[in-house]
Amino acid sequence: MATAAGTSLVFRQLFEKESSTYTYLLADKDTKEAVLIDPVVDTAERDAKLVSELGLKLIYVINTHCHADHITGTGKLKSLVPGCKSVISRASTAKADVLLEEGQVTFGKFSLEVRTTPGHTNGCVTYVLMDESIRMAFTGDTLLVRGCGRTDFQEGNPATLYDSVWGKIFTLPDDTLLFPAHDYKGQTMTTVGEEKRHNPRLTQSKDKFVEIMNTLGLAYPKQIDRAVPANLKCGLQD
Ligand SMILES: N[C@@H](CCC(=O)N[C@@H](CSS)C(=O)NCC(=O)O)C(=O)O
Ligand SMILES: [Fe+2]
Repeated sequence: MATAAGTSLVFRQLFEKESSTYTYLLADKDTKEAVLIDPVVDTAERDAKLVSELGLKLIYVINTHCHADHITGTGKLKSLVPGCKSVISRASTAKADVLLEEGQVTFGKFSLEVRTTPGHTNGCVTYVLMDESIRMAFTGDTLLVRGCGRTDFQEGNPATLYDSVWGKIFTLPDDTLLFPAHDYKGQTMTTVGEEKRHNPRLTQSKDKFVEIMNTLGLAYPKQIDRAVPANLKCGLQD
């Protein structure tokens, strides 16, 4: 989907293959104002080039949370595209130009509603775009396609994550398109209705969900020791 039918929304889903991260470019075709969600340092130049080729004006570089598996492209994009501002939640404890609580991030005639969705980390948020012809949400690592973010490091808490998903994401209309920060199986997107029916973790009771999450036994992300400290300051390393 390059452009949402019936609106002036420009939309691109971009992929960084080492960390299997999705970066999203959204823009208003009329005003040219654009935002990037969850850019990766390794693909920041690609993203800046696309913004330029499309004739867009990047105003915000936004993170869904302080990532543990890759270094964010926020700092690099700020130097590649002077004037754009970094954005993250205040609860992430990361530095940025704009620190969000609840509220909105506006580009052109579009707004992303900020919904706090802690559980994978304390500072995780989901960005919801409610346009007249399309509903979409960017869930970061809170909700993945048929999965969810792990809860065994940073300030992870499975019961909190369960409440965030059921209270802040599954309360959106069933046809809301959901876009995660990662996928490890080649899946690109899902919907609220699909995940309410088929997510193997979130369709369980809260107690069962907590048990599943506490026994996942995943290996720690390879880059965690350098990624988290760097991402607390826009991905800039010492
Ligand atoms: N192997 C990767 C890390 C994979 C991983 O842990 N992914 C996270 C999201 S990035 S913090 C996750 O929450 N996964 C949930 C799951 O069920 O897989 C690496 O070494 O970087
Ligand atoms: Fe994460």
